[in-house]
Amino acid sequence: MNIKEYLKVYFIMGSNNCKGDPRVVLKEAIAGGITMFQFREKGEGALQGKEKYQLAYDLQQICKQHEVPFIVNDDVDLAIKLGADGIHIGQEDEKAYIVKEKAPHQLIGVSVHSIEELQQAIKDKADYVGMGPVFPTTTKTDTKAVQGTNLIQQARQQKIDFPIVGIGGITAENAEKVIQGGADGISIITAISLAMSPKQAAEQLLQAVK
Ligand SMILES: Cc1ncc(COP(=O)(O)OP(=O)(O)O)c(N)n1
Ligand SMILES: Cc1ncsc1CCOP(=O)(O)O
Ligand SMILES: [Mg+2]
Repeated sequence: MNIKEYLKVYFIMGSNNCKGDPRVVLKEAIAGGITMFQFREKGEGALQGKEKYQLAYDLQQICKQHEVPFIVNDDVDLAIKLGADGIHIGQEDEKAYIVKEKAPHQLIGVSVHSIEELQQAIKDKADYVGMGPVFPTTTKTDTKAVQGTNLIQQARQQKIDFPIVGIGGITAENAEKVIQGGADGISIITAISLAMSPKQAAEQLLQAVK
């Protein structure tokens, strides 16, 4: 499968994004059709050390069993130690070209908030970019301003045919707008992790982007 296909319904989760066992939530989300998964263990109550490693390992095994790519957020050492399929980094994290040198065979995702940052990510040999927040979100408190689909549209108007995933406040109701704006897929945390049925939520999101 090509990267744009993997980006379709890109689920992100850490232990503090769900009420129950994240392993159960991930299995349900996979049953609902998510196309890629990011382990993002940060914020209040985030696991550290051995506990963080064990959870990452368990979630990676679940992904492997179902052939869903497993991406690690921020923690380049953990991604390399686990042999993850990829690493996602932001503008405040390690530079993309350095991560690419350290992990040449892993997918590199970069968060961007302008056309300049997008062009830099492309130069740095990133494999995809995350753009957002598209809609208001309470899941991440230190985000840049909400931008709607403006930046995604701008990139496409400039004929930049690079894999883009939208992130921030995305639900089954507004997902279609993100795709219509030009994104290849959607990244979601709470619309799946806190859903009564993560399976059903993933199914609805997949339907919305098809
Ligand atoms: C797919 C995707 N897009 C954007 C982000 C945000 O990354 P970043 O800006 O580094 O913020 P944190 O997630 O690290 O808090 C992401 N994680 N995934
Ligand atoms: C990690 C991240 N980066 C930009 S917004 C966001 C949080 C997305 O979470 P949700 O899908 O619950 O709004
Ligand atoms: Mg980051």
